[in-house]
Amino acid sequence: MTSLQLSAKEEMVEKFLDTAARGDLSQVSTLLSHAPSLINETGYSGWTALMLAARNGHHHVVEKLLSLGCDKFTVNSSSQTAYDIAKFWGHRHIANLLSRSADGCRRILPAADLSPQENYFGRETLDRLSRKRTDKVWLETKQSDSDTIYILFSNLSPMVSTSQEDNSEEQGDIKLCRFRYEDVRDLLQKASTVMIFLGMEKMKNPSSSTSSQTVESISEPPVWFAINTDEDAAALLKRCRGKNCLFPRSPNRDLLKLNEEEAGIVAQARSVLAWHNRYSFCPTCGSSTHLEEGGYKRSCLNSECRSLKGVHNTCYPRVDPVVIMLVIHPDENQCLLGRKKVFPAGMFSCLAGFVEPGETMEEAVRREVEEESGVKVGPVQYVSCQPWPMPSNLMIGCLAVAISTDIKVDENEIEEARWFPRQQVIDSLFRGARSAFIFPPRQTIAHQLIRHWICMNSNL
Ligand SMILES: NC(=O)C1=CN([C@@H]2O[C@H](COP(=O)(O)OP(=O)(O)OC[C@H]3O[C@@H](n4cnc5c(N)ncnc54)[C@H](O)[C@@H]3O)[C@@H](O)[C@H]2O)C=CC1
Ligand SMILES: [Mg+2]
Ligand SMILES: [Mg+2]
Ligand SMILES: [Mg+2]
Ligand SMILES: [Zn+2]
Repeated sequence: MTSLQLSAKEEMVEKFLDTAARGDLSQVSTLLSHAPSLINETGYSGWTALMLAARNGHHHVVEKLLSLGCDKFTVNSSSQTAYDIAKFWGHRHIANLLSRSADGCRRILPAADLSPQENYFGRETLDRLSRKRTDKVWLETKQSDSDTIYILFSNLSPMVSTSQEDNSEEQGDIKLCRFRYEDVRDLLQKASTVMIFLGMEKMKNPSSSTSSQTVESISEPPVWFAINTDEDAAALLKRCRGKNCLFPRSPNRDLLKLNEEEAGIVAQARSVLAWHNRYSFCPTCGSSTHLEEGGYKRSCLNSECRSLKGVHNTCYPRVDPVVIMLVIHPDENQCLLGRKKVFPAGMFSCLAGFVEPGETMEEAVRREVEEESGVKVGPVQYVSCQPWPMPSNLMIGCLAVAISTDIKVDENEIEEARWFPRQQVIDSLFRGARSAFIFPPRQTIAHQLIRHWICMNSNL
C-alpha cells in the first residue's frame, strides 16, 4: 500500500467517524454500504464510530452500528468501551442498548460460558408435557398405545441390557430395556405398582415434514412411562426373552454407563420414583395417599388433612439442592480438593454440601467449605448444574475464590483436603490412572468443574 493510498484511507476513516459523531445516520449508512470495513476503525483519537455516537447521545447511529455487527467491546486509550462512555456522559438509553444481549452479560461475567454447559443426567430427550398430566383420558389412551414405551424399575434400579463381552467397569455401556403395553399390562393392574408419565419424545426434525402432510396425518412421537414394582426381580427379568438383562446393584456407579439420552430419562424417572418410595404416607397426618397427575402428585385420602388446603409442598416430588464448588487459591494457581473415606483410593473431588433452609447458594458454598476444610471463601460464581438422581439432588456447580488458605478438615465429613497445583491437576486429567491422584468420572459435575477451571485461562 502506498503512502498516498494510506492517507486516502485515513481520510475516509476520519470522515466516517465525523458523521457518526454528528449523528448523521443516512451518511453513516451510505459510507458503510460502500466500505463495510470502516465499522470498527479507530481514528487519530483512538475512538471508534460507536464510541463517538455513544459520547454524543446518537441513539439511532448506535443502533445502526450494532445491527451491522460492530464490535462493542473495543476500548479506547483509557480502557473505556462505548458502554462506559455512554454511562459516563449520562446517555442511559444508549448504555442500556449496549449492555443488552448475551454478549453484554459475557463482558460482565467473563468466566461464565453462556452457551449452557450440558452435564450428564441433564439431557431432556422427552418433552414432559406437564399440561397433559391432568388429562386422564389422554393418559389412559396413551398407556395402551402400541407405540408407547415403558421402562421398568425394581428397587429403584432400571432394567438394562448389557453386552456380555464388555465387562469393563469404566467403559461398558448399558441400555434401558424398553417394553410395550402388552408386556407390562399385568403389572399395571397391581395396586403396589407405581407408574409415572415421563413425556413424549421430542420431534427430531419437525420442519422436515412435507407441506402436503396435514397436521393429523403426522403421527405423534411415542410417549414414555416408568414403572416401579415390588415383583421379584428374577421374575421381572424373565420378561426379557433371553436378552442379557439385569438390574444394576450400584446406581452411583452403574447408571453412569447409560448414554446421555437414557441417563436424562433415568434421572427424571428415578428421582420421582424414589419420592414415591419414601413418601408412601401423608407427611402431614400419616394417612394413606393416592397418586395423581401422571405420578407427579400424591394427595392425602383423609379429607380433613391440612395438606389438602392450599398448595402443600409435601404433595409434590422433592428436589434437594446441593452446592458443589471448586475453590481457587488466591494465587489463582491451585485448587482445593478433598476426599471422603468412601472414595476409591487416590480419588479427590470438589467439596459439596446440602443447601440449608433460608440460605443462599453463595452462603451455602461459604459455609460448607469452611465447615469441611476450614478455608474461608469470598466471591462465588455459578457455572452449571446437574440433576443427580441419588435420589434427587440438584448439584449447583460453582467456582469460588479462597480468602484464607490454612486447611483444617472436619474429619466426620472429609478424610483429607489439599491444595493441588494447576499443573498437577492438568497431569492427572491427561494421564488418568498413572497420575498422583484420580479425578471423579467425567459424568460428574465435579469433574466438569475442574475441567472448566483448567480450560478457563488457557488455550486447551
Ligand atoms: N455429581 C457430583 O459430582 C457429586 C455429587 N455429590 C452428591 O452430593 C450430595 C451431598 O454431598 P455431601 O458432601 O454428602 O453433603 P454434606 O456435606 O451436606 O454432608 C452430608 C450430611 O448432611 C446431612 N444432610 C443435610 N441435609 C440433607 C439432605 N437433604 N439429605 C441428606 N443428608 C442431608 C446428613 O447428615 C449428611 O450425612 C451427596 O448426596 C452426593 O451424592 C457429591 C459430590 C460430587
Ligand atoms: Mg458438609
Ligand atoms: Mg460435603
Ligand atoms: Mg452439610
Ligand atoms: Zn394427610
